[in-house]
Amino acid sequence: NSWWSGVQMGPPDVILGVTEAYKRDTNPKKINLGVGAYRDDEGKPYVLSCVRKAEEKIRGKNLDKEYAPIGGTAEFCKKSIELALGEGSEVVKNGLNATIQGISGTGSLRVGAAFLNNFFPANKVVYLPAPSWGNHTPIFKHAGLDVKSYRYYDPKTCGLDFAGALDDISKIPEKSVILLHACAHNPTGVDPSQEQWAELSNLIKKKNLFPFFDMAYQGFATGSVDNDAFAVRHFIKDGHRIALCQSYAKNMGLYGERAGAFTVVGDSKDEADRVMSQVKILIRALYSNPPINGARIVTEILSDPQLRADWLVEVKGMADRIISVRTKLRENLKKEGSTKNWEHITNQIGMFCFTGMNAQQVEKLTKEFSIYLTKDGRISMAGVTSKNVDYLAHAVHQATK
Ligand SMILES: Cc1ncc(COP(=O)(O)O)c(CN[C@](O)(C(=O)O)[C@@H](O)C(=O)O)c1O
Repeated sequence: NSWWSGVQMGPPDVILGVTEAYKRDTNPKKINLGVGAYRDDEGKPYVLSCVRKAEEKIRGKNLDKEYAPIGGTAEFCKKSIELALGEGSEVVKNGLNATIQGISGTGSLRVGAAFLNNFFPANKVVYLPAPSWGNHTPIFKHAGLDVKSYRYYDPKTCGLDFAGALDDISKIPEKSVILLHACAHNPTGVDPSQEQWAELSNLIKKKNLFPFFDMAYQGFATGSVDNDAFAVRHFIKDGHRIALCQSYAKNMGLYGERAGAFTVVGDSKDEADRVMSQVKILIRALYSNPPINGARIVTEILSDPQLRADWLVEVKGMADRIISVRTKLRENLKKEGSTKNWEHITNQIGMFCFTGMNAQQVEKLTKEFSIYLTKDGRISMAGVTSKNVDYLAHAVHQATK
């Protein structure tokens, strides 16, 4: 028999597989609310104008195609960590950050997971919020780590189960890893308030847990890159030595360019340098060095004051459109005569709305209305436009009344 006769057919990805099903549907009224990718009010993918301008500038430089350094260019890494921690950050000034360019958010998480698996000195278990991004579990497990969870989402309120989170976190064995979504929690859209983040910081410090931040939506949640970085910056201020993953997929619309970053904050510059040396050894054996194109666009935008200003306006524009369709969806559900409480649609933040619909209701939306979303009832609000929001509200009402 053949080498691979033992290979089973694997299931389609729960998130990216939704888009495949959507593409096969011929219904002109179909709507894709699956993958967390921004669309404009015409439902079209959106390339930021600051990205196009950056590309023009780069083209004019006639740059070569040489390998980037294993950890990406120093400029890209510096601009990325400064975006996260803010200009004039003490961590950056004192050289405490070991920052590398990762292959977008996923690649940064995977490098981080590999580093933890090889070097984390204590309990190699990563505690994820319940629920978390579907890909978090395989990323950490494939890297050899164990994965557990802490209560986070309350299905009764479609909001934060803060008491449950505190209770579970206080029971996590000390010196374990806790994964935190910095902003725009995926899939729930439920974020702690700034006061709740402060309480989480105290508890995590008391329990001596290692905070591993995933910040894939900086600027995309509230529209402000500074507000969205509150949790990360507060934990740093409280003295936590964190790990941080960043992505430019959403906030710069660089999905397919695969630009992101992974940072470990060390206790000293010497520690950061030793960490950096080991992370680079891991990368060299994983993919050797990162893709240069997306990183050049990011560096251009974050280094040119005009392009940076343009970007901040555009990322706020994307966040604002999402916030406006949240309101429209709630209003249309009311107009449809729904008597359910849909407050969470506008209380939640970022790319996703956790509707509270169950698998049967999701099935009905897809089968009868050609509306595509993940089975957990998560909808990517970016797929909602002023043109399809009434059709969506009608369908949701029919499925939930
Ligand atoms: C919390 C979180 N972290 C990291 C990533 C990785 O993103 P990238 O590797 O492209 O930088 C995503 C993207 N998650 C999705 O938006 C989503 O949940 O639909 C989608 O892009 C995905 O890959 O699943 C995310 O939601």
